[in-house]
Amino acid sequence: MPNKLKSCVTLVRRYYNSASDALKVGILGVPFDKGQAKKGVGHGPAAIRKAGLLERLSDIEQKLDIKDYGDVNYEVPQQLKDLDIPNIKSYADIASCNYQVSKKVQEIIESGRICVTLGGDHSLGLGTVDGHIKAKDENLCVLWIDAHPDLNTNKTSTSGNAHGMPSALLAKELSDYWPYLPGMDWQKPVISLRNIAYIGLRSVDSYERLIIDKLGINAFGMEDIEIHGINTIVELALNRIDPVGERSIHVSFDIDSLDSLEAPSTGTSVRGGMTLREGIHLMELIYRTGRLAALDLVEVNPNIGTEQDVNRTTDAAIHIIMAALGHSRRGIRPRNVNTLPLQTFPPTRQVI
Ligand SMILES: NC(=[NH2+])NCCC[C@H](N)C(=O)O
Ligand SMILES: [Mn+2]
Ligand SMILES: [Mn+2]
Repeated sequence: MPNKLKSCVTLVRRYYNSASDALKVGILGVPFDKGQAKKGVGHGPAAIRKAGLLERLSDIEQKLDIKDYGDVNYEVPQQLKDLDIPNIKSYADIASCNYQVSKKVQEIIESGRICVTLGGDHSLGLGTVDGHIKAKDENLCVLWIDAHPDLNTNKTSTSGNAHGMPSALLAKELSDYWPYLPGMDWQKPVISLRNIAYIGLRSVDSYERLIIDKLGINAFGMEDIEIHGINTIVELALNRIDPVGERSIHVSFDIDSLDSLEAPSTGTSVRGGMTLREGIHLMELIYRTGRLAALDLVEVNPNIGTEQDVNRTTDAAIHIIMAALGHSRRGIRPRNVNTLPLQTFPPTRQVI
């Protein structure tokens, strides 16, 4: 069945089931900040919740059955303490936290819920994608929405920050470029870069560019969005990573994919990014596939900028999540009513 037809069938099915069958969602917070140097990104989940995420989700027309799994916590096991891997800062924390994230995400997806993970810095993408891979037997594809491809290894990174490395840790094609990583045996780099597409790129390090070009990775930068428009780019990306339209979809959304004006409170913001409109449209398209299984919303840092900046950023994050879960900008008719309400009191306006 062609992609478009499949999506229609899913939507029609969802519509007729809607009374009994709400869309099942699990919310998971990962207050993790050790994949980069700036304090505050660990408060991202609390800030997004405080901005009213659950209330605003309960308001959308797509019926949702939401379960909040709270925040992930972790301990660094004794044998990993004092362990140093060259040029990966806080390695033991990265390995230990992501192990817990992966287990939780796997559990949430296996229970039939769309897993919405609130970050935290983007190093957690290692755990969320790994959990998804395990839940779906590798039959998934990933959209990495970001100003950065996060494709550095510890040999190519100029910062040593693990939030610039998760996609390289996940990629099958790059497994030979990593040293043995103790404490990461749970993680298998099994996803092929063929099944990942990047959208929104505009800050790509030189070795990341080399990998993208050498391996022919699906990397759509701001220039491509400028030329073709976001609608075409999302369709192109999905056709590349999920040509038959049957895979489970993972969206890893770094808030810095949006322009600094839309999402100022983030650690590595780059000007010239996507508008919130483009971000919302992208997520609406993903919702319509009916195959979204996991969404990460990462890198919101409420310690950066003014109160107004923080509010704008958390609000943008909530808009993205709402669009992913079926909120429509078209407006909805009142439920079970097909006519306008009748006048039931005397008109106050005098007709002369
Ligand atoms: N998830 C992010 N915001 N990543 C930014 C990475 C920046 C830079 N490429 C680095 O490796 O350090
Ligand atoms: Mn980024
Ligand atoms: Mn990122």
